Amino acid sequence: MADQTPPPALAFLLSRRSCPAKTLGLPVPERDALLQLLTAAARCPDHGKLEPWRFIVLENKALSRLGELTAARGMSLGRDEAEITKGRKQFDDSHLAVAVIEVQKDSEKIPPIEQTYSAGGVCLSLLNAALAAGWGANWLSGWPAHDRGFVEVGLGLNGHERVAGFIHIGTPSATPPERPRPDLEQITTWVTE
Ligand SMILES: Cc1cc2nc3c(=O)[nH]c(=O)nc-3n(C[C@H](O)[C@H](O)[C@H](O)COP(=O)(O)O)c2cc1C
Repeated sequence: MADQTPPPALAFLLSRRSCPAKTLGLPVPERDALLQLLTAAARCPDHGKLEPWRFIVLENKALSRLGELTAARGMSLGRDEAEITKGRKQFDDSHLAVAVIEVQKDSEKIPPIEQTYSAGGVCLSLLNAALAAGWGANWLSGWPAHDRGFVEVGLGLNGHERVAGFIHIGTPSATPPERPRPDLEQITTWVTE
């Protein structure tokens, strides 16, 4: 029988898993190491080479500021205490996060949805690059990611930009639990003719 052992890159993809953000602590990657992860993330399928994304690296003080802003925005929006606490927790707990920003570009050829897909691809590539490098990482959004007041004041986004994801990166304090994975029989159709 042929050797079924997957090559290392495929073995990684077959076993990769996120680490809950609350388990991510210090150390976090230094700038050079993070730049390499961002380089890997930006090597992403992108129809028309529009580069419809950019990165905002959030270090400690910025994360604290965003935690405070989440509380202020939550209160002005009339959100309850539990929602505010949950919304700010990702910033309060984190030591390093990258906001992946979808930047919609004008194009006659490439539909906006394809630019959105590409931004999602960048998020997964960054997550996987961090995991492959031995860090723990988690892709989060939460209500602040979708609140225009928060993203415009807190991250300086323009009208044609939105948050595709906050990728938190750090050293995991615990092995992440496995979670059920899709049943391939249920989601795969083989078309033979
Ligand atoms: C766009 C997007 C946003 C997410 N936002 C959150 C979130 O705000 N809170 C949360 O607990 N999980 C969120 N998740 C799920 C986490 O990333 C979760 O840890 C992940 O699905 C685990 O998958 P993995 O182990 O295959 O990497 C989000 C996932 C995606 C794709």
